[in-house]
Amino acid sequence: MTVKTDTEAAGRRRASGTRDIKVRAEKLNLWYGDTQALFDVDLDVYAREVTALIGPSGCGKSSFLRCLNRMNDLIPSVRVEGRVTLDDEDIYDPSVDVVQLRSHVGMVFQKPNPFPKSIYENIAYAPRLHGIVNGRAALDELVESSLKRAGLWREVADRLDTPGTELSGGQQQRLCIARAIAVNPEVILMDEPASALDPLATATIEELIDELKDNYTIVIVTHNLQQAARVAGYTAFFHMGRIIEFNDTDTLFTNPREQRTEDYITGRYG
Ligand SMILES: Nc1ncnc2c1ncn2[C@@H]1O[C@H](COP(=O)(O)OP(=O)(O)OP(=O)(O)O)[C@@H](O)[C@H]1O
Repeated sequence: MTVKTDTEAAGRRRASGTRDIKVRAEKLNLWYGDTQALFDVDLDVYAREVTALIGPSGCGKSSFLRCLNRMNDLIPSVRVEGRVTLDDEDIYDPSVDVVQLRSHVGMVFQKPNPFPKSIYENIAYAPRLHGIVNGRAALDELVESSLKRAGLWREVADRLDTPGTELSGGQQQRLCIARAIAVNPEVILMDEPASALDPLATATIEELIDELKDNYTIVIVTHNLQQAARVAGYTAFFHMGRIIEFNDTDTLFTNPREQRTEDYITGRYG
């Protein structure tokens, strides 16, 4: 798929104000076999912002996130209806190259999942596969810049040949973020990226997310409401497969429109 440039996208500002919409979901419905998990979900994800998806367990946050780079295609029983656009292009159009799409919309998972290869190879593998760089010097540079952007370079510069799996959990997660960054995505999806980490490693990941938002559009699923409040400019509250409320994070947390949102953020259920 050809992904349009930011300048083109800027021409398509919507009624929501002056924000550019990077990803838009419209009337998205999803079934696992006969069981419907998402119901008419509409969401605008703004460019170069962090959008948090919150809600009680099983409400469909991860299912929704996986629709944004067609990861659900890998689950045979899944059926998706509705539209998801990236810069106004329908990512479910039959002409879309899904591998290409996933290089534009990268993903970081709950459990750090480095390849059982060296730190260097974890970063270099996909850019080499996609032909993003040619030659060892360019690849070295890309590995270094990706690790720098993920805040890991100083910790690993002298041991790029050691296995990624030997790093600490927090370092492994930053390695996975560096790996996602290396193919130059525009959007990064994060599914509870810090939930397996200790508070210090979590704080490092949150600082990193804050830095990354200057260059990337980030959608993050989190159970941690404080984390959503700390990192996200916008938050969507999901309940039973629907978006109940979407707003800027401050408003959603301090002045929710819906009783169900208030009940959730004040800990009455979830
Ligand atoms: N691979 C799958 N096959 C069948 N049903 C699934 C699958 N993945 C999720 N579901 C179901 O879809 C619904 C939404 O699940 P999902 O994981 O998207 O929710 P979630 O809000 O991310 O939950 P959690 O916060 O616990 O991770 C749940 O009822 C779940 O059981």
